[in-house]
Amino acid sequence: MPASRSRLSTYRIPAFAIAVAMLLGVGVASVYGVTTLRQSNAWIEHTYEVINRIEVVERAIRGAEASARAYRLTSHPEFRSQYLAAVPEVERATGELMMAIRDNPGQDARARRLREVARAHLAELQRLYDLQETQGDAAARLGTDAALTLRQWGEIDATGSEMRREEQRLLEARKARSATYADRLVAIVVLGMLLSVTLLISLMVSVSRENRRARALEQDARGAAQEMALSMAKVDRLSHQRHVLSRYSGLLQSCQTLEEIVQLSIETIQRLVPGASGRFYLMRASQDFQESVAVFGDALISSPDFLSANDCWALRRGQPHEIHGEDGSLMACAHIDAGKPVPGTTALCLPLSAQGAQIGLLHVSAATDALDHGEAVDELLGQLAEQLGLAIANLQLRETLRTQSLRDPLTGLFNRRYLEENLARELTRCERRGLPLSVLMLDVDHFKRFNDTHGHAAGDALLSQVGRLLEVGVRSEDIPCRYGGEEFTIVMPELDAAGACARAEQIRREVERTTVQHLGQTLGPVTMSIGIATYPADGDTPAVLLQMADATLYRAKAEGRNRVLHASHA
Ligand SMILES: Nc1nc2c(ncn2[C@@H]2O[C@H](COP(=O)(O)OP(=O)(O)OP(=O)(O)O)[C@@H](O)[C@H]2O)c(=O)[nH]1
Repeated sequence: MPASRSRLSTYRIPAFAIAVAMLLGVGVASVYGVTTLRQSNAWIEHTYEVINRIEVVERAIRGAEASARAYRLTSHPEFRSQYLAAVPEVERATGELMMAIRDNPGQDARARRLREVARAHLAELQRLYDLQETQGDAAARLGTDAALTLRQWGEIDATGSEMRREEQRLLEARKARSATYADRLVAIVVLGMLLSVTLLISLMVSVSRENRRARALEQDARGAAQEMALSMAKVDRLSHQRHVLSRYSGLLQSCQTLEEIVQLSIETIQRLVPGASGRFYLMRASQDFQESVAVFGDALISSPDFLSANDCWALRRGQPHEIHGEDGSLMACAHIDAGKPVPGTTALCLPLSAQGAQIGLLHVSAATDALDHGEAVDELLGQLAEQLGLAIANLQLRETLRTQSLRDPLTGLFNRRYLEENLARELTRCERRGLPLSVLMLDVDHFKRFNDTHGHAAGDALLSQVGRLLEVGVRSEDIPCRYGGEEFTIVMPELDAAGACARAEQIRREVERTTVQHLGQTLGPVTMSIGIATYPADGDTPAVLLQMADATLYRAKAEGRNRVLHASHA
């Protein structure tokens, strides 16, 4: 394409110059032809004029002859006057004829001969006139030399005819030349016009083609620029989305709670998909259904608080499931509204999993345009769901480990470390609010004997049973712990000595009634001794309170076991 364009461009200016030159040539040729034609016509007119003048000369000679003869015959003075007037007319007509043909030597010679013959004839007429004037009419008639007159007339006729023939020949030749000039002129004008018009039309066609091509190229260039701008915008959008996701990954590492994780995920989803709404579901411990833990956005498509794996294609298949409004309801999940999504909206379910185990579901719905905003949005949401699943799994693992580090594995109660951390905090809180706090130390009586009698495993079963009993026997704000061995502690915030004693007595009685099932045998019951110390009367630090409660426990043991004693009571 560029090669043919440049070739045309190269020839266009010379072709235009040729067309203009041809038009100029046609103009010049026309002017020249018209001038030549005019000259030729002038010569033709000249020839007619010469012929006319020959006839004028002949008429003048005949006029003089006729008037002279009439005068000789009639002697009428009128004929005499006519004769006298006709004589100089012959000389004048002959002179004008000679002027007219002076450029043609042949005709000039003939005219001179005509003039001589005419003069000679006039001299003869003058001789007869003079004779008539001097000697009378009869003498003049007798003096007429008929032979001479006939000869002179013959010569005049012959010369005149010769001159007319010559002029006729010249006339024919000039007419022929004039016709040739006219034909050539027409040929030059027609040919020149045809060629130059053809060239100009070719040039116009070529220029208009060039213009069309230029317009098409311009349109292509505009299209390419638009495409470039669009792809730049897409790249910008993609890079922004990648940035949002990478920021999400970074912040996710620092999230400490599920609430933080969910909040961060909601913000990120709404940045990636403007106007998105949806829900976060987590698998319940029972593993049989998903429970909604957070909702975000103005729901385009609602989804229930609980759903089973069968309600969702994504959960069933273990991979993302996207439904466009245009897809119809065939592939729509059972947990979303019937008849949704409608055209123009899209629903996306993303399973949350970690190490191959399903831990939840992310359900997002949005306008289809927003989800198609950059072709990688659903892919980015998929990556977000992967990271979200891992983060939740990590959090759950951390929580399990933390719980394990704070709980005693045998009884399920808090351990001594947890007790020490929380007793100080609860004490400070009660101190600040001017409320009491009681600490109970509990110990199974003669546990060594039980161990020795039934075996260590049976002892473990008993401790586990006592742990469960303590767990259900206290308020939710109390902190039951295994202090070590067969010894337990319960921190009871906001409970005074009397309240603590009543609660301890309840526990003691409960233990007393408790038996243990072990290897098909019913063991027990056992008894328990309990020592109590209460803030502020028995101490104002965790260590003192624990020490006081422990000392009171030993006092209870010493006093016979299976009893409750308070440090402040004697
Ligand atoms: N089975 C079992 N036994 C434990 C555990 N921790 C401590 N023991 C035993 O508990 C017994 C505690 O005995 P002692 O401290 O002498 O007290 P006791 O036999 O309960 O007697 P009194 O407290 O005076 O009534 C020891 O035999 C320990 O081995 C445990 O986790 N499991």
